[in-house]
Amino acid sequence: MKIFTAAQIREADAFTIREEPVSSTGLMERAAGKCAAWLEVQFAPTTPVYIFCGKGNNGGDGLVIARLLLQKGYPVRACILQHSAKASADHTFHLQLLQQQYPACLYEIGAQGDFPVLPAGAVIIDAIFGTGLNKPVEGWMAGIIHQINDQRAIHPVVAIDIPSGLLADSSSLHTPVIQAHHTLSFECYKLAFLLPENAGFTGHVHILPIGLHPDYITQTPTRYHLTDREMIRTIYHPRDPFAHKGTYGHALLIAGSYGKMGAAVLSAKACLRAGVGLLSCHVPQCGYDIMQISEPCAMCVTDEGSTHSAHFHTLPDGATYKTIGIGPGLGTQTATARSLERLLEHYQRPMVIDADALNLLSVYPYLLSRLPQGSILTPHPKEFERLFGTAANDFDRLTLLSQQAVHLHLYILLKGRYTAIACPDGSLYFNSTGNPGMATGGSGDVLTGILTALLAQDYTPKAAVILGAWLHGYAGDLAAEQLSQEAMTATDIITHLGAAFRHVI
Ligand SMILES: NC(=O)C1=CN([C@@H]2O[C@H](COP(=O)(O)OP(=O)(O)OC[C@H]3O[C@@H](n4cnc5c(N)ncnc54)[C@H](O)[C@@H]3O)[C@@H](O)[C@H]2O)[C@@H](O)CC1
Ligand SMILES: [K+]
Repeated sequence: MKIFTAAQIREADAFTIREEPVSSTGLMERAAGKCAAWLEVQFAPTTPVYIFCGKGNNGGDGLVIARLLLQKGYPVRACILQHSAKASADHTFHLQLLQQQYPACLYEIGAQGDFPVLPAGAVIIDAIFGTGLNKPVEGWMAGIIHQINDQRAIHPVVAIDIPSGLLADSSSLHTPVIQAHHTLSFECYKLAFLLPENAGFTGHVHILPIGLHPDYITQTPTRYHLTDREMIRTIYHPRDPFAHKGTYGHALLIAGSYGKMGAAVLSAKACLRAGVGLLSCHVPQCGYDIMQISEPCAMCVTDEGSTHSAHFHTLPDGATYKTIGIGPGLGTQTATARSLERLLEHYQRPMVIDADALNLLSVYPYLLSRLPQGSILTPHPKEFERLFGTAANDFDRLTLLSQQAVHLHLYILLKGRYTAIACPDGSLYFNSTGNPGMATGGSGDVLTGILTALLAQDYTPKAAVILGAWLHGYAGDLAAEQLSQEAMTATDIITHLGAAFRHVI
């Protein structure tokens, strides 16, 4: 699914109005109609509904919702915030309709003291500002936002299109924003919904299709995308009926150290469950028995080091190993770093770099530019910060992420609720699967195994990283469904990988 900027959404509205054709008031009626239908399912007709409307088109949506709910018998109050002398044309049109049909529902707010006393059980609809917000909200309007937020413990708050105060394409940190329980947004996600700093504002996001013109949606290029099953199905390719184990690549996993062999085992198991042809694991001597006993499907190569690997540079070449996954439980010994440096002198194929291998790169940053082009880095936010520095907010971090991916010709997967995958071509994909149950030890090691397996099977790095992140999250969702987010472990993600694949096929 494409993620459009606020300016593109305005263009999509205008394109639809022109090409469908439909009047702008008609399109507003359609959008608001979807919201009213959603509200009718959620709230009984006896529920008092307080709709706070600004003077732009977001407020216009609110006025239409008011009329539609009044027609269904809901007790509705439409509170119009007089933040500007002028109202938009569509707002004015729908205000006149409401005035003609239900004049008693209208209430004007021109100062903070005008905030109404809400009856028990009332629901608050936020239709103050939408994508037309052009600066942080200030003065008495900010006060109204704070008053609504003060009510959220007792009254459900539903935001129309975007919580008021939230900017769609740039940071709203430290500015007044509505904290909604639900956001009913039109047609597609907005970038702001996908970033952790806004987690407290949107609540549950519901995307309501309003019939924006499909030509605009398909023909307009966007930088940001949200992955969905449809996209994943175009990436996945089924196995060849004449395949043998050589067809799907021989991968090498360099992982594990004394006390951290579990990371290597989890990665190996995930790699095998994700379809690799052959897997060799390079482990220190202390890990030999552990790996051989835990995972009989993997071959094992032991390092000269007893507790840490430091001699893996001598082994791998591109002819033997289709790809390398390196990092889970590896440790950050100087000798390990030296071995990584020497490995990078001759290994040229895209690799997967995670965990301690990332930590080594942050200590020896000159190694970053020596990574094979197209390699995949999988940092969590702290690892990312150690590698590339801090950012003032999540939007700046996203810019930094993308700049580094382009500059270094790498795929950088920044883990989070919506894992962000930055590509060397400048595009950025947010992963849509996964849940907080996956915030548990070993979950990242599983991802490394999956990505390594997909690279070994000749998926391009871009396909591997998008598909791998999606499968990992979806397997996690299935595990949580069966076991709960609390009880699931990284092992359960591996167990559910098979079902995740079956969902794609
Ligand atoms: N254009 C269309 O055809 C459609 C638009 N829709 C709605 O229209 C919204 C966008 O409408 P608009 O572009 O009119 O914008 P908004 O309704 O978001 O707000 C614009 C108004 O707010 C004022 N304003 C902006 N920032 C302010 C600030 N910080 N403090 C005080 N006042 C401020 C502007 O001067 C203007 O009066 C969408 O979010 C969506 O809800 C939907 O009805 C779907 C169809
Ligand atoms: K809003």
